[in-house]
Amino acid sequence: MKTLRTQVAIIGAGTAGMTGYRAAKAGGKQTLLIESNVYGTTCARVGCMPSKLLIAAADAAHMLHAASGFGVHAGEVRIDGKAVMARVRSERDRFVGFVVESVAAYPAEDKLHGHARFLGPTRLQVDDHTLVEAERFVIATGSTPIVPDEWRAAGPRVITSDAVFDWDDLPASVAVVGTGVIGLELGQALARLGVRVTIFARGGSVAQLSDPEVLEVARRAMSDELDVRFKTKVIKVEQHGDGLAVTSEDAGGQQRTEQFAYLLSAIGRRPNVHQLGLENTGLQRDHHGIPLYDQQTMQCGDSAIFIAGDANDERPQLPEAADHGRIAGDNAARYPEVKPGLRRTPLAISFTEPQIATMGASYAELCVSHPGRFAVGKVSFHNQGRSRVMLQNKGMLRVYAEYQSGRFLGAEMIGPRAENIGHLLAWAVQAGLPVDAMLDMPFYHPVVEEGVRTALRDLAHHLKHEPAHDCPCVDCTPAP
Ligand SMILES: Cc1cc2nc3c(=O)[nH]c(=O)nc-3n(C[C@H](O)[C@H](O)[C@H](O)COP(=O)(O)OP(=O)(O)OC[C@H]3O[C@@H](n4cnc5c(N)ncnc54)[C@H](O)[C@@H]3O)c2cc1C
Ligand SMILES: NC(=O)c1ccc[n+]([C@@H]2O[C@H](COP(=O)([O-])OP(=O)(O)OC[C@H]3O[C@@H](n4cnc5c(N)ncnc54)[C@H](O)[C@@H]3O)[C@@H](O)[C@H]2O)c1
Repeated sequence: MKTLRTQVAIIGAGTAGMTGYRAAKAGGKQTLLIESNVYGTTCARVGCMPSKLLIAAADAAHMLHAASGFGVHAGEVRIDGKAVMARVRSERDRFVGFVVESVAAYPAEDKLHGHARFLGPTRLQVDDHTLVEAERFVIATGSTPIVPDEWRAAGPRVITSDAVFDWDDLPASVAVVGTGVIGLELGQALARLGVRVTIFARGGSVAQLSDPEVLEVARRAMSDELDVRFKTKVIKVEQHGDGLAVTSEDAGGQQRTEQFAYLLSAIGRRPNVHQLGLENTGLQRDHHGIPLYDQQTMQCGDSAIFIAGDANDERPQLPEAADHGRIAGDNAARYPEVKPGLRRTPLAISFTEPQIATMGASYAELCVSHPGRFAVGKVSFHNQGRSRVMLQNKGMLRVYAEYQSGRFLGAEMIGPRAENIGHLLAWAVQAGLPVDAMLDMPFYHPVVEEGVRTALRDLAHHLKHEPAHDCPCVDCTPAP
């Protein structure tokens, strides 16, 4: 086995690892980037980009159906599954190609291929070929989709989102388990592309929402279009001919067995921290096995080990992976003189239709941090002018602000243009704007943002009428 010595070792060449590598190099340190799989990142290869490509095809199909609502009739709609998947894969490969080119430009001596595992706090073993001795480390190992063993036992038709982007045709049917972001984005896209889709939710959650009123509207919006079975557990998955027999049980104990070509497990992703030898580092870890770390510096305890991206499970999204990686790489180079990096206001967008966006503090978080001390304003998009014009008048926005200071704290929404409204409101939170100042901003006509103004006016009204109670929070019904 050969031994390599370096100042900084980065484990994982995804988004977090690549930004970490560049930051550590910019800090003047000799840096080694270790990757066990192919280059290209989860985001480009099997994440953000191919999923949005599939959704774009689904939107095109949906527009043809929706057009009849305007009196415009498209004739018979034909979906060519092979052509849909060919475009998804070829455009995806283009995005992956750009990432692979970036990595190819890194000096050969900065890259090592193989699975890294800590043997001690300053030592890694990579496969069975190399020992790496380093002064500082960045763990940027990403996450893996969860598939329960009892489902996996039913064979290769039980899949995760990774497999969807390798299809060369659309299947006849898919059972999707999970109403998180992945289950809803992919489930809706496949349904719009003519696949028979049933989405099973063991509870009542919808993507990242926590506000009970928005959740209720979201459940209705999803159920209006899709076969979503809330409060229905998948209790058995068995091989059946070429496909699967899926048995589910609803809240009333009613069982049902149905056949599907595939079962897509979308029940969450687990951070890749379990085959890393972390027990040999002396780091303190939480009950999920993730090292305790500082969210401003990404430093694990006071060690020379930093953790970034999906691996720390804080906000498993692409922009966060990039920010974490930059902070971790920069601080690995500076160690022991670490400094807080730029953390931004939380913003999460689900590319369902209607889109779902949450920004700033969530309703559930405010019930803990501001019990009885925050006001809520809202707007339904049902009668919102521009939304009705576009036939996209479904959804609700709820906005939150602090009594006394009037500071805008956050919002949750499902509705039209949520990806844009999400940015607008996240910027307002990060700028620390009070609601009055937001209402002084320009609003054009007729725009969906006028709905935001209605919600803010409602919020401003409630801010003036703080209830005369000290606690507990009267508006804090727990999210289901
Ligand atoms: C279907 C899907 C859709 C998504 N859509 C969006 C979206 O629209 N917007 C958004 O913001 N986010 C989205 N995400 C989330 C986003 O893709 C991830 O948050 C982000 O890619 C995580 O980056 P990362 O660098 O932490 O991990 P990764 O890119 O997964 O990189 C981790 C790397 O570490 C390597 N590795 C692991 N263990 C080891 C080891 N021991 N030794 C060496 N190498 C190792 C892995 O092979 C991998 O290459 C989506 C995710 C999925 C799955
Ligand atoms: N647009 C985006 O930004 C985007 C898109 C896709 C993924 N992502 C990221 O990927 C992460 C993972 O997505 P995800 O959808 O897999 O996870 P998730 O955590 O968002 O949702 C998992 C869902 O599965 C349910 N669930 C958990 N265990 C279950 C079980 N045993 N049986 C049935 N249901 C179960 C949960 O209640 C939840 O509804 C997200 O947190 C997100 O950050 C982001």
